[in-house]
Amino acid sequence: MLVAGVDSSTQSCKVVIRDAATGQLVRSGRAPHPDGTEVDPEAWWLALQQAVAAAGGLSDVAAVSIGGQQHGLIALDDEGRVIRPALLWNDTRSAAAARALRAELGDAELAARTGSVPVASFTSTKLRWLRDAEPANAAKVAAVALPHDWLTWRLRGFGPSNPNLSELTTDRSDASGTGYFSPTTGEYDRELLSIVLGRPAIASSGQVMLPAVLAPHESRRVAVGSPQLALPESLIVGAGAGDNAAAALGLDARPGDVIVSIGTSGTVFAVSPSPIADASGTIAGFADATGAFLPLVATLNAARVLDSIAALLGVDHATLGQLALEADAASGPVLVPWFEGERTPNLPTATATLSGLTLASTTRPAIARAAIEGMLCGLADGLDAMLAHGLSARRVLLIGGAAQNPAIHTIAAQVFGVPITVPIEGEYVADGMARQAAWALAGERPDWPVAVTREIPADGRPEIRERYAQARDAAMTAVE
Ligand SMILES: Nc1ncnc2c1ncn2[C@@H]1O[C@H](COP(=O)(O)OP(=O)(O)O)[C@@H](O)[C@H]1O
Ligand SMILES: O=C(CO)[C@@H](O)[C@H](O)COP(=O)(O)O
Repeated sequence: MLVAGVDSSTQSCKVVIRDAATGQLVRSGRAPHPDGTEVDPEAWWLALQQAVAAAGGLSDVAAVSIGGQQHGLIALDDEGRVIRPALLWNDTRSAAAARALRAELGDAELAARTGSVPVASFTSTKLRWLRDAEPANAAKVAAVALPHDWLTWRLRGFGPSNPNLSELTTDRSDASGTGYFSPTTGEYDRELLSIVLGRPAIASSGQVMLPAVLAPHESRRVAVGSPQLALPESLIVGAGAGDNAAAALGLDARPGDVIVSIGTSGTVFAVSPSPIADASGTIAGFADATGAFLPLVATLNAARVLDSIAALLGVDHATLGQLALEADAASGPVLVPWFEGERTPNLPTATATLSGLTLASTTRPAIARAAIEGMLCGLADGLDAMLAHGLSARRVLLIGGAAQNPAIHTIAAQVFGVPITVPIEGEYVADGMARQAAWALAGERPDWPVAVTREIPADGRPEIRERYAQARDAAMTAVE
């Protein structure tokens, strides 16, 4: 029996087809997404179809689950039509709306009710932005879906031609990133949603349909099957998950494992048996995809920092890494990589700074190393926050597009100061969804092995963190 996992992430859609019993990879495919922080979800639906075709189709697959980038706002009208292009997690236009919601309710109250203090990334702040900036569109909102919810709904054959909004489904991990859901109770906070929208979201007249929250591995069978995809009639479609929770499932992560994902976003997260509600806003207290919790710190600036500096130096990723390893640790300039503003710390209008330039230190190797050190230090600050909340870090598992760069491995061991484990190159978000699909099929969590390609011992260099902290604090002062 074969199962499929999908990762509809920021830059692309990835599909893996695996053996349900062994987890062996059988086929895979991918397709690009448009760039930008505001995207027509139809582009994601098209990319999913293209990635499925590239993976050989789903006609011989028994179950599928779709994971995706978190937080994106897909607003649907009562005919199941998308009202306006989706706002993605990395769109910062709702920063003022986030500040307003925090002022109205207080950070402690928001953290207690939802596990997190909302920032521009969160769906709730995007809905509040919609209320204020596009009231005519806000008035049309009949349902709100996240990217993975909406793609699951489309895969099952729903959409403008079959607009059954009550068939929208989600899971607790992605719901916990909306800002109007409690990861501890597993219930939506509709009172909070009404405050966000500025209209009753519970009265029948103002009913806003929110996706049904399925148990992590609960499944729904295909309704009619989408005309664009040849699907077996008996296809089981799993609940899906937010991408980071899916990755944790894909890695079979357990307490003591800290996962650092270096994709478009940078994330530091761990599986916790108990919830975390951080009123400082540094840690998002999400739910995971197995019934536990997923405390997480996210940065806006991750793999694209390296893309940008590699382009500046006119080199590819491999050469960027080689250059970086030619420079000594903490020997050159310091890059605070807030190119797109920053989410953690919450500085949506910040810009990047490069300091400590001297004639001797302004070399290609030093600039390359500064890019990797700065990007990783932003994530290490997040790890510090997690440890301060009692989480343990026996090891860091590195995943995401940039995780296959050997220089990242070496410098991560110096920056994080804990052993680094590099799983074999793969799509762990999609793998987690394939694992969930197998779980839905068999009724028990599969124990597929996770292969490791490299283990690097801890090699802490505190001077890297110390120099970064000075530059970061100076940059924060300049922004605030
Ligand atoms: N060897 C590498 N070194 C550094 N960055 C890389 C490497 N390979 C891919 N990337 C970068 O990783 C990013 C894609 O990672 P991915 O995890 O697929 O992103 P997302 O899931 O956010 O769409 C791109 O910015 C790409 O340029
Ligand atoms: O906002 C978050 C987590 O809170 C991001 O992790 C998004 O979920 C996007 O993930 P990638 O596309 O970078 O994988």
